[in-house]
Amino acid sequence: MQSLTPYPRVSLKSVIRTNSPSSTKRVVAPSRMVVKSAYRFDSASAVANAEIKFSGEVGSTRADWQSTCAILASKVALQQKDGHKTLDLVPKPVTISDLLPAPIHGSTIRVAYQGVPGAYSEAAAGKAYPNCEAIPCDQFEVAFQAVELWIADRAVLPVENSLGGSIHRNYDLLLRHNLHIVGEVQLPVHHCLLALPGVTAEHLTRVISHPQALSQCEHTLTQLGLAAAREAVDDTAGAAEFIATKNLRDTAAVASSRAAELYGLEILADGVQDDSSNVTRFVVLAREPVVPRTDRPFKTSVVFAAPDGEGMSALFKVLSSFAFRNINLTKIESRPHRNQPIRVVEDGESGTAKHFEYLYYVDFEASMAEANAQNALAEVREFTSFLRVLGSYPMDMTPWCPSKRA
Ligand SMILES: O=C(O)C(=O)C[C@]1(C(=O)O)C=C[C@@H](O)C=C1
Repeated sequence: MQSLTPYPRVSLKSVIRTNSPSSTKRVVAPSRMVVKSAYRFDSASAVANAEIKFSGEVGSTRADWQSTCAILASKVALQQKDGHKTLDLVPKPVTISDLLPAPIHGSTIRVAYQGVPGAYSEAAAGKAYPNCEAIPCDQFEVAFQAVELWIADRAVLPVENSLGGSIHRNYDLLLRHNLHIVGEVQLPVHHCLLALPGVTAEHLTRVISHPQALSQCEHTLTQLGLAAAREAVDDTAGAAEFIATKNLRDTAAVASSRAAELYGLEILADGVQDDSSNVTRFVVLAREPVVPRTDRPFKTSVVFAAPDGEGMSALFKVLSSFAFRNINLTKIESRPHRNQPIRVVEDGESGTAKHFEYLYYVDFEASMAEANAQNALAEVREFTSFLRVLGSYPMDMTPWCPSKRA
C-alpha cells in the first residue's frame, strides 16, 4: 500500500538532536501534526541531552510537540529498562472518574486516531468525545503507542464495517498491546468521490482511498463507468490531501465531504458507498478499564485460544456456555494464532496433516458486573488454553440513521 501522507516524517532521533535544553513543555499536538512510529532510540542519552522539564505550560509549536513526544517516550523506555516505576507508570486504582465518559484532569481529552484531519476515524473520535483534541497518527500501531506513552488519553480505532467486514490489523494489535476497550462508536459512513475543481469523470485515470473505503464503494464506482484504476492508500482524507498538494487532475479520492472542504476539492459524486446503511464500528481504548455497570447496556469483548488439537470442539463448548445462559453474541472473529499458526499431525499411512490454529475474538451483550457473564467466563476458562477480557464497556445506543454527508 502506498503511503501518500505529505506530513514531515518525524523520527524521534532527529527530534532529540534539534531539541533546545531548558525549555518548559506540555503535551500539545498542533492540529495538523501527525504522530509517526519511531520510538526506538537511545533513551538514556536522549534524556541526558534533552533536559526538558514538564510544568503544564502550553507549548504551541510543532517543535514543542515533537520534543514532548520524544521526552515522554524516552522516560517510559528508561523507566521500564531500569525496572523503576514512577507515579505515572504505576497502574492507578480505579476511581469515580473511570465511570465518567472523559477523565476529569482539567484539560481537554486527547484522542489518537489513524489518518489525517477529515478521516472518518477523526469523526468517530469527535462522536465519542465531542470536545476532544484529536491527535492524527500515521498508523494504527502508533495510535496504540500514543496512549501507552501518555501522549493521548484514548485511541479510537475501526474494527469492523458493515460492507467491508473486519479490520484485522486492529484485532491483532488489541492482543499485542495492553490497552482496554472502554467504549464503542458506530459511525454511519457516507463516502463522496472528490477531485480538484474543474476535473470531470472523463479526466480520471485512478481513484485512490483507504482499501476499506474502496471496497465499500466497489459496485458504485463500477456503475459510474469510470475508466480508472483503484489504488489503496493509508486513509481517505490523506488521499484527498495528496490530490490537492500534488495538484493531480487525473485522480479522484473516495473520502468524506469534510475532507473536500479541508483540502479544497469538489464533490463529483455524493453517497458512493454501495449501501446507505454503511456503518463502521470503532473501539475506544484506554490505559485503564472502566468499571462495569448493570444500569445500562454493556458489551464485553474477549479473546481466547483452544487447547492443542481441540480447535472447533472447544469453540463449540465456549459458544454453548453463552447460549445456555441466553447471552447474545454480537461478533465472532477468528485470526491465525501467531505463536503457533499450524499444528502438524503425523499419520504413518496417509502423510502429514497441517491444521491451522486460531485465536477467537468474541463480543457478547452483557456486563462483567453481571453474575451470568462471570459464570459464563468461568466456564469458558475451563475449555480454553488462553483467555483475556479485552474490555467490558457501554454499548453505543445512539438512534439509527442511515449515512449522510459528514
Ligand atoms: O481512512 C479513514 O478515513 C478511516 O478513518 C479508516 C476507515 C477504516 O479503516 O475502515 C474508517 C472508516 C471507513 O470505514 C473507512 C476507512
